[in-house]
Amino acid sequence: MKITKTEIKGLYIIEPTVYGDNRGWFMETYSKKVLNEMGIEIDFVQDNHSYSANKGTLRGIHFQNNPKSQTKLIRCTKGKILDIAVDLRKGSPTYKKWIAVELTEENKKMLLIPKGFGHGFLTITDNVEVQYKVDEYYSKEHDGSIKYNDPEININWNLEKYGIKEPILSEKDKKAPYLKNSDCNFKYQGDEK
Ligand SMILES: Cc1cn([C@H]2C[C@H](O)[C@@H](COP(=O)(O)OP(=O)(O)O[C@H]3O[C@H](C)C(=O)[C@H](O)[C@H]3O)O2)c(=O)[nH]c1=O
Repeated sequence: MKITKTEIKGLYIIEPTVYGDNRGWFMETYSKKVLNEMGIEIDFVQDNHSYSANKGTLRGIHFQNNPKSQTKLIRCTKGKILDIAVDLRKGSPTYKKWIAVELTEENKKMLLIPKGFGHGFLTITDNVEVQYKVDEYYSKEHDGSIKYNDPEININWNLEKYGIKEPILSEKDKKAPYLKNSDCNFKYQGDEK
């Protein structure tokens, strides 16, 4: 398992070791021990799995407010997505900075996103499945969202590059506020690993 730091502290790209043979392949997709060896202590409590039928589906930008904020370990097990994580912790040296990574069935890459971040993804094929572990249970009361095209965050979703005119959004995401009008309550603590 290869863990690569990104330009945002605490946000990692994880590439599992894939053992191929005449039948196909095997890989470990999560190892508490490997993360602990990196000084990353996480107790995941819930696995999520979503299916998106059409290319151009955009889920996000979502977060769960404190005290129910979630660390997420995300992978795409069918199709391809552009995965986005954005630092929403007021006072962070990387506040509003975002990372975009293509996670695909083929590259088997995963993104480890710490608490205090917004998360979203754009499907760049039809029939996409995304699976992810979280370390805090779902809490509707703490569920928050930010408009995917918030000009203050200015995420490049590469819609033109992927041939997507308009993203497919849920009714909730269509009504999402900009960050400045949202109830996001994350504050940078300065002790993040
Ligand atoms: C997240 C979640 C949702 N739900 C229920 C609530 C709704 O009735 C239904 C769909 O929820 P939602 O529209 O929020 O699903 P997504 O748009 O895929 O949201 C997720 O997408 C982005 C990319 C994320 O990172 C979050 O994990 C999550 O917000 O599932 C649950 O029962 N448990 C859960 O953990």
